[in-house]
Amino acid sequence: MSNKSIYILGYSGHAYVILDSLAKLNVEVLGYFDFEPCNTFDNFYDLEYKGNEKLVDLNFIDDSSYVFPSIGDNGIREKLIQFIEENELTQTSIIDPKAIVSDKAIIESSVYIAPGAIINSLALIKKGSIINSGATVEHECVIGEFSHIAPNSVLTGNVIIGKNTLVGANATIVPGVKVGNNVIVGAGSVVTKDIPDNSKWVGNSLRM
Ligand SMILES: CC(=O)SCCNC(=O)CCNC(=O)[C@H](O)C(C)(C)COP(=O)(O)OP(=O)(O)OC[C@H]1O[C@@H](n2cnc3c(N)ncnc32)[C@H](O)[C@@H]1OP(=O)(O)O
Repeated sequence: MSNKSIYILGYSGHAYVILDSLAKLNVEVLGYFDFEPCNTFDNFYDLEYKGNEKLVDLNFIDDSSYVFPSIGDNGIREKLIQFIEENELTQTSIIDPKAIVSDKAIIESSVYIAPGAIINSLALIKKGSIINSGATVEHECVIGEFSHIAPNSVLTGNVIIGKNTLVGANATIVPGVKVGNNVIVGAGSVVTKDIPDNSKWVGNSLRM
């Protein structure tokens, strides 16, 4: 991202991690939108409350500022990005300086890539996804829109993840597996077979 200023939508745990990245990137944060202002003692980053984005006039936001969805929940993040698009606000992706991203990877808009994440060659990270701390997305993987690859999970080569899917922390997915839309892969799971849409997969299938 260029050094524009930014507003964030949502101000809780996931936002705090993003705000650390923005500080390292020297991006000025002009304020946050949320249902209501946080308590003073919870305003850890001393941000100005700009209101509930659905209720305030957003005309004061011009092209010189980005608006970023800072919510970990996939469904809510999708709705926020729809809102950003409907209001023709300017999107960006945020890549923490401690992430490693191949020049040959494609990172779409409103994606967050956290510290320690690795995105290797020819990976495609679609709109609104999160690649969280220390996660590895190997060569030629595709991450669907509004999905979340949680901390330390490992997607080996050519894995395909659908839309609105959560790959839990420390999960491993073996090469070439396809995970559907609206799937939850439990933390620590090992996935060796394709997973259909709208399902939950937990644990691993150990056998000799
Ligand atoms: C920075 C961040 O914090 S990013 C956050 C990223 N989030 C994650 O990684 C969380 C991923 N979520 C999980 O792994 C959750 O445990 C879920 C979604 C799989 C839980 O699903 P639920 O349907 O609510 O399952 P529930 O908690 O009722 O457990 C059902 C059973 O599965 C077991 N189970 C739950 N999760 C797991 C898991 N990851 N691995 C193995 N077993 C599990 C439970 O122990 C329980 O077993 P039991 O019936 O023998 O008692």
